[in-house]
Amino acid sequence: MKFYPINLNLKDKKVLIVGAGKVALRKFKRLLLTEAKIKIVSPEFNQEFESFLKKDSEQYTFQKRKFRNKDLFGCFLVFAATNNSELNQNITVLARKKNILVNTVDNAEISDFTLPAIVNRGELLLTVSTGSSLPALSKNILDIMSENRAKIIENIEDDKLRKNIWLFDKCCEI
Ligand SMILES: C[C@@]1(CC(=O)O)C2=NC(=C\c3[nH]c(c(CCC(=O)O)c3CC(=O)O)Cc3[nH]c(c(CC(=O)O)c3CCC(=O)O)/C=C3\N/C(=C\2)[C@@H](CCC(=O)O)[C@]3(C)CC(=O)O)/[C@H]1CCC(=O)O
Ligand SMILES: NC(=O)c1ccc[n+]([C@@H]2O[C@H](COP(=O)([O-])OP(=O)(O)OC[C@H]3O[C@@H](n4cnc5c(N)ncnc54)[C@H](O)[C@@H]3O)[C@@H](O)[C@H]2O)c1
Repeated sequence: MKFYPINLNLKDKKVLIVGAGKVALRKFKRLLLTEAKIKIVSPEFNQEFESFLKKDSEQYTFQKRKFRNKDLFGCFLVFAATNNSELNQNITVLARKKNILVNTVDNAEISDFTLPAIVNRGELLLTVSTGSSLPALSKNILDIMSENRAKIIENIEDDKLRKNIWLFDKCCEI
C-alpha cells in the first residue's frame, strides 16, 4: 500500500489551492464540505468558479494573480493544481520545506497525499483509491456500485436481508 488512508479534520485550517482550472474546481468543491479556510490563487479562473466569485464568503478567498512563495505562509495543506508541471513541482518542494502537506495534481509520486473518489451521505463516507495507478477507475468503481445497487437488491431472495439493506439506505439519507 503506497498511501496511508486518513480522514482529516480541516476545521479552521488554512488550505491553499494554486490554479483554478477543472481539477482545482473539483478539489475546491470537496473542501467546501469541510470547515477549512480556503484560498485560491490563479491568474485565470474556470467559469464554473463564477458563482463563487460573486459571493462573499468567510470560507474562501480568491486572488486573481500568479502564485507567490509567500502564499504558503501558515498553510496546513496545499494543492499544486496548475497546468504547469514545473511550477507544480516547485510548489511541492517549497511546501515540503515548510512541512506543509502537498497534493501535486499531475504527479502522485511526489505528492504527500492523493484524493480518493468518494460517495458521501451525511457522516457516511465511501472512498475508493487505486494508489494513483488508475485514477479514472476509482470513480468508475463507485458509479458501477451505485448503478448496480438497485439490481442487486431486487435479486436478493432473503426478505430479512433485503429489509436490512433498505434500513441502510434510510441511514444514508440522514
Ligand atoms: C478520484 C478523483 C478525485 C479528485 O481528483 O477529486 C481523482 N481523479 C478524478 C478524476 C479524473 N482523473 C483523471 C480524469 C480524466 C480521465 C479521462 O477521461 O481520461 C478524471 C476525470 C475528470 O477530470 O473529469 C485522470 C488523471 N488523474 C490523475 C492523473 C495523473 C496526472 O495528471 O499525472 C490523470 C491523467 C492520467 C490518467 O488518466 O492516468 C491523478 C490523480 N487522480 C486522482 C483522483 C488521484 C489518484 C486516485 C487513485 O488513487 O485512484 C491522483 C493521483 C491525484 C490526486 O490526488 O488529485 C477524481 C474523480 C472525482 C469524481 O468526480 O468523483
Ligand atoms: N488529479 C487529477 O485528477 C487530474 C485529472 C486530469 C488532469 N490532471 C492534470 O492536472 C493539471 C491541471 O489540469 P486542469 O484541467 O485543471 O488545467 P486547466 O488548464 O483547466 O487549469 C490550469 C490552471 O492553472 C492556473 N495557473 C497557471 N499558471 C499559474 C501560476 N503561475 N500561478 C497560479 N495559477 C496558475 C491557470 O490560471 C488555470 O486556472 C494538468 O497538468 C493535468 O494533466 C490531473
